Amino acid sequence: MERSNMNTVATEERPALACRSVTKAFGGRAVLKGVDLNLPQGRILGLLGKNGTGKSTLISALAGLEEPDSGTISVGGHDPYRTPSRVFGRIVGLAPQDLGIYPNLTVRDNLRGFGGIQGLSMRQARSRADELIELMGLRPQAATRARDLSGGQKRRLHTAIALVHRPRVLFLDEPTVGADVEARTGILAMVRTMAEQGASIIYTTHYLQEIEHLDAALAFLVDGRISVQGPLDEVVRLYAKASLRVGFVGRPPSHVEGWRMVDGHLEPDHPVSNPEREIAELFRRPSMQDASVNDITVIQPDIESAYRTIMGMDTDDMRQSGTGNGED
Ligand SMILES: Nc1ncnc2c1ncn2[C@@H]1O[C@H](COP(=O)(O)OP(=O)(O)OP(=O)(O)O)[C@@H](O)[C@H]1O
Repeated sequence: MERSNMNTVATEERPALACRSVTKAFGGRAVLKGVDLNLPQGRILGLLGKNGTGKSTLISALAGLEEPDSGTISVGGHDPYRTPSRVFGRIVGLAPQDLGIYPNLTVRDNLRGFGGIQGLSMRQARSRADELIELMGLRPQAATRARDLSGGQKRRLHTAIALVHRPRVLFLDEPTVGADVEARTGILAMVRTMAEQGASIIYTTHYLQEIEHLDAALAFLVDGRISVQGPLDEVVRLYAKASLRVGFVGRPPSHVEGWRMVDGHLEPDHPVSNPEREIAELFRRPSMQDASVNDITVIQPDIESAYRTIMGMDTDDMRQSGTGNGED
């Protein structure tokens, strides 16, 4: 797949979700400027973008909550704004960023209650609640009131509620924010299971490692449009760059042409295709003769590097935003 046609995921399947030329402005400020997106059935799509680029706005538009100003949306073959909400609500599941749980009900009763709201019989709701409690690792908390759960446990319950009715299309907006390692592992396992069972999932996150874990396809929202969409390995192949960091004992060399100092480390100021050759050439420089090297790090061409390229960020921007290392 070449860069020119990266904007569509190649698939022969009928997409579970498709939108074309979706626009949305708030108070005259355009947030979505013509979004095109395809989500094949049974696939996970990681929707990535900087803070405030409109990922949640797009999810709200796709999930039928906030009608776009223009454009077309089809979810499970339905237009969200021309389909009775009772029908559309059965097709989609949504876990927005803000928690939506009943604080006075137990974990089990939250799940049973939402199951009932979504049209499950009492028996189905009981059995589905038990299944999700197991899947999310919430068995010890099954009889705990939601308000007494930890933040990560609340997040797990909130996510489980979105899938109680086994929706065909699932929107998960930063489901692992505030989740500890155990909660995060539970949520990711559950997302994979849902996809294996045929659900199509749009998943937003600022933790890029999660996208690798989910083996999700990627869509990058940049300046109101999807700038790149494609499978993870293709995105990495086309956009990721290797790099190097060289640390010193004592004073680093004052100037090395083609390299720059970042946080006391020397980094190439250009894309690196062959790290070993770059290092060999660096050590031949006269300015390196008096320097004492402490460590050399080869930065692999990975999703973080691809993100940096697509977002037009350099290493310094990346450190400031915290994106990519899961620390934001
Ligand atoms: N109802 C609204 N009224 C006015 N402005 C809004 C509304 N909803 C969103 N916005 C604005 O639209 C822009 C995009 O917000 P959105 O929450 O969609 O971004 P995001 O990509 O999900 O951000 P983050 O990664 O921080 O969650 C922001 O500038 C936000 O302030």
